[in-house]
Amino acid sequence: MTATTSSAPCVAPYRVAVAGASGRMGRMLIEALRASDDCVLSGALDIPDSPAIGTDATAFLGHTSGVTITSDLRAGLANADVLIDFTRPEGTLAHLQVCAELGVKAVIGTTGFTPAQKTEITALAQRTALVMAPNMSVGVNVTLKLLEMAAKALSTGYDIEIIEAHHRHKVDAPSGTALKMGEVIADALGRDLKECAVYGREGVTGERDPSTIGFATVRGGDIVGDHTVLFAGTGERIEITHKSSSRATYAQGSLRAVRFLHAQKTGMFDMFDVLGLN
Ligand SMILES: NC(=O)C1=CN([C@@H]2O[C@H](COP(=O)(O)OP(=O)(O)OC[C@H]3O[C@@H](n4cnc5c(N)ncnc54)[C@H](OP(=O)(O)O)[C@@H]3O)[C@@H](O)[C@H]2O)C=CC1
Ligand SMILES: O=C(O)C1=N[C@H](C(=O)O)C[C@H](O)C1
Repeated sequence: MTATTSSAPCVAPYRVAVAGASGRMGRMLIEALRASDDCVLSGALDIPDSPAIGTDATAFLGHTSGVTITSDLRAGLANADVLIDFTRPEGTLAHLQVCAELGVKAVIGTTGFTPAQKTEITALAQRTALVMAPNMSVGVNVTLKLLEMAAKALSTGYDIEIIEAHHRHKVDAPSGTALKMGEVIADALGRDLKECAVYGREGVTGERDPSTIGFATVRGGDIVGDHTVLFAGTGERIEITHKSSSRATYAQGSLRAVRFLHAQKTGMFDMFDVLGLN
């Protein structure tokens, strides 16, 4: 992605604010920051009616950080170089508006954005530097590269289906990662995912159209995040699977994105940029 390089990059320790501080990813990020040598928690945000407002951000770890969880965006971002945001699309958009005003960079892990919301985020990247990816894990991003190669090599004679499974609390479907996998495969095949995606099947569907990419979603229990892409041919099938067993992998990827951002002033980046996979 194109970007400008800052004339005065921040220096470690990088000061990081966390949005959705009491959420599953928020807590994982706060734990990772506490263990980090070069990143430090500088602010913690949550929604106004969250029971966590006014409490210490590391209380859940039995520790006092001196950072109080607030719903005041300007107060929460005041001392931050970078915001890490794993919340909901409408929350992320509101946070990014203030980041752009204050010159705070952001790592965006939230999924479920509409195309219009993505356009809004791209426009905000002209005012500050952003890393956005539906999956921050190294493994998933390497898997995306494998899928690109597999799709090109299996472009005819193989039906492509993407199956994902997540915990019972997940609110968006298919997962952002599954959609990204679909985009990568569609691009590799010269197809438009908007035209060829099939989201679930029911009733008399007719025979499978070979140009489609199918999606299937499973929700249950505490599954952290499983993704399988099936290339089903005649007489054989290939399955490429990634399974997350801990959210720590998303948190560590997010801290790599924070370090990457220190040299950027504006621009829109993804985990391929962060990991040098482009
Ligand atoms: N890119 C990646 O690698 C990953 C992405 N994700 C994505 O991150 C997001 C969060 O996931 P997860 O941590 O499991 O979710 P949680 O529901 O556990 O946490 C979300 C947090 O955001 C808060 N929140 C809810 N609505 C808003 C809002 N409108 N504005 C600001 N904050 C809000 C919640 O507050 P409250 O609890 O009070 O409602 C909570 O603190 C999802 O979109 C998920 O798909 C998840 C894992 C990895
Ligand atoms: O909500 C989750 O938990 C996850 N969401 C991301 C997605 O939608 O792809 C990433 C990961 O799979 C976990």
